[in-house]
Amino acid sequence: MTVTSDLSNWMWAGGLTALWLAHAGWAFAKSRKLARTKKARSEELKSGAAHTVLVAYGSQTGLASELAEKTASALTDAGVAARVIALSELDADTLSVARRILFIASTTGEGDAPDNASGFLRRHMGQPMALSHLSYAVLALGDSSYEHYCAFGRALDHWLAASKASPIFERIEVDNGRIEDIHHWQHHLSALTGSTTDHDWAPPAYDPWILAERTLMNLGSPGGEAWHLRFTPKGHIPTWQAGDIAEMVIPVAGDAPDLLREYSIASLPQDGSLELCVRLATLPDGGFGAGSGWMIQTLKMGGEVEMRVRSNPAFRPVPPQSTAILIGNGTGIAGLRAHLKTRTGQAPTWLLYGERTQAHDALFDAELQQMLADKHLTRLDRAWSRDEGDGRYVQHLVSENAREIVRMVEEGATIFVCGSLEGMSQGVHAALEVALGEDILNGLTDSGHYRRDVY
Ligand SMILES: Cc1cc2nc3c(=O)[nH]c(=O)nc-3n(C[C@H](O)[C@H](O)[C@H](O)COP(=O)(O)O)c2cc1C
Repeated sequence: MTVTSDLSNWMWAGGLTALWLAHAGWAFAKSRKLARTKKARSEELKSGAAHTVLVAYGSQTGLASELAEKTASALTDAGVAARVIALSELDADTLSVARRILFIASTTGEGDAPDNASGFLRRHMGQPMALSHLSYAVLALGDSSYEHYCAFGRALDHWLAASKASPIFERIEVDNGRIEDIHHWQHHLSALTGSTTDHDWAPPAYDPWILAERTLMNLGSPGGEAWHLRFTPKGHIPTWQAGDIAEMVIPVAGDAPDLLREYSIASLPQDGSLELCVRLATLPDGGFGAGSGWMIQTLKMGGEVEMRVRSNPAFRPVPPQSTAILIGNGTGIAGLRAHLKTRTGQAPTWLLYGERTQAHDALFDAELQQMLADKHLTRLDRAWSRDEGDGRYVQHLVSENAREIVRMVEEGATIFVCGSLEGMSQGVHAALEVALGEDILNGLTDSGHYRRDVY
């Protein structure tokens, strides 16, 4: 090695060290500032908790947080001071002084707590606490078609009872958003406040949308058909954010009630239309899934659907100037595409995506290439599970790139995961846990740096 190259290597290393030190200093200052903000908020929460009814929610896809807001409004309207908090904010100090807490908690995964409640479960629910000063009620959200119905809400209720807290009324369970169950809760709230005002908690009206475009995206794929659908509003286009959900009314023949189906939205309001990516579900008897079959096989082009947009706070975008790692598979590209559309800065944006074959399943490939060219997407890695010579899933990409993911997380990146629960999100979670360690991944979940929209 020559002296010059030796010197330049040293200068390079010195520059890197300086850069690293500057970054470490910045990260340290940022984490101190965050810790201070968190502490101030926790103290403020604690000081008000004795006189305020806390409405604490654990929500994965937004319904529990929506009901928490409505609950707090109903209380406030009746003259009762109320405050909405996420379960991730409810700490031991606040629990030690709070007099009344209304818990609204959904269940996700396979009987799991929502991401913004998993820290609460881990930190507090391992054993009973001394909560005899606390009165509480639980609204548990779930879907009885799952094996572990309302499992987290039930566990929360049992833990509160074991902690000697007093139930104000018995736990109420909401099966798949059933309005009658929600009215039951509303009725108890009215009894609690003595209010006779009848708030209308029926879901907001559904708006009419027109099917403007329907394109098969994966002709020749060994997997099920994946369709790109574009709907235009009949009236004004509503506002929504990346990560939000479209709730569609699926008409059912005869007297049976209509079905509701939820889909991740693949576009932004500025696109002028609401876009979805839907896999045509085939049933063992050769029929099609109720929602996808109706939308893809029955609905005519130009036909009308009833939809509403539901906010999904757990899957909100981060500002375009902060780093995002987007991970997903299949039609999970929908939610990720809406996020990609927000990435208008030059901050690192990395998409790791898995599908079956490169030839037939490279969904939105032209768009992704354009985003790469525009540097709105800075890195793209894809795994093709059915391609000879590949055979990898997206979780393998996570494992292979563990070191780079750790580096980006240390610099404050947020990880977004969208797609199927079984296989993909569980596999990705396991790979992230190996890469980052369980504690760091839990910390990312708590701080909102690990956001998921899986189904
Ligand atoms: C991926 C996924 C997994 C779910 N797992 C369960 C479950 O194990 N048990 C249950 O009762 N409900 C389960 N549900 C249903 C939700 O609890 C229900 O839709 C609830 O209304 C969602 O509330 P949230 O939007 O506040 O998260 C699951 C829903 C999804 C999307």
